[in-house]
Amino acid sequence: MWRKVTSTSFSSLKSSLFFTRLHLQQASKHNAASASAVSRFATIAPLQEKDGRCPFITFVLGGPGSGKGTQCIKIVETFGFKHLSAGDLLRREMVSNSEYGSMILNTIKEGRIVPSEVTVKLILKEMESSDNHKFLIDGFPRSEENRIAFEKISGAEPDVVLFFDCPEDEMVKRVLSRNQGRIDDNIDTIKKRLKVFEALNLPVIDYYAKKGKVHRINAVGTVDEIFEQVKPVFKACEKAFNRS
Ligand SMILES: Nc1ncnc2c1ncn2[C@@H]1O[C@H](COP(=O)(O)OP(=O)(O)OP(=O)(O)O)[C@@H](O)[C@H]1O
Ligand SMILES: Nc1ccn([C@H]2C[C@H](O)[C@@H](COP(=O)(O)O)O2)c(=O)n1
Ligand SMILES: [Mg+2]
Repeated sequence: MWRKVTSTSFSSLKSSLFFTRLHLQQASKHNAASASAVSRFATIAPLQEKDGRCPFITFVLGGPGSGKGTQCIKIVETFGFKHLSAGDLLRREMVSNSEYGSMILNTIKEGRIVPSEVTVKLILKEMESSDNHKFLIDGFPRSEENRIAFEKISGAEPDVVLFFDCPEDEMVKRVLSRNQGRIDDNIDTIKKRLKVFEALNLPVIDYYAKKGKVHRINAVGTVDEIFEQVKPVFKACEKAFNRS
């Protein structure tokens, strides 16, 4: 159903030994929530084919400020994907008088991860209502809880996982000069987001790397130089875009 794509080598992913006891405790506490989150999704339907074509799903991962959103714009222009940024969907939900508004605001301010129940629902709603069947899901899954919830509820796995690998000092520099008025673009929240990235998101990347789905992109360089690494990943998949 969901086809595996060839991966590039993946040398710089930090090994599981990297994680401190604290990180492991955070991760295990977070995963414990996944079973109950999934059970609350009984009313959301799994993803369906569109015009006889299977959804083609790309997860776009990397630390805060690694350039995910910037590269997604270029991928959309060149390959015609629908871009769904989990962070943007949550920010939109936050300002829409939603019952989850204050919870999302506090979670983002603290650099933590919103429960999958909320995020997966927002993503699947957008996927279902889109005419497109090729999706870039940016900044998701951020945790094993996110990943498990998405796979169980949608019945789908990603075809491709892009990992923008960027040194921390570069990510901090970029986020602090982003200047888009985001409540989480300050040094205190960035430090927390970086810790959460290591503790909760690297295990997701590790999981998909073991399945051969991760394409590591060196996220240092100009936007165009980085896109030159991204292009061949999708060129190699063009046949799979329209499979039924
Ligand atoms: N290759 C690059 N070189 C220098 N600056 C960059 C590069 N790519 C993106 N930027 C800038 O860095 C900032 C962060 O980029 P972007 O918003 O794409 O990151 P992100 O991974 O989506 O971050 P977040 O997870 O916080 O949403 C932006 O101001 C963007 O213009
Ligand atoms: N799967 C996700 C994605 C995002 N969030 C929250 C927490 C993030 O720090 C914030 C901003 O996301 P970004 O725009 O940096 O991708 O949104 C989350 O809880 N779960
Ligand atoms: Mg972004």
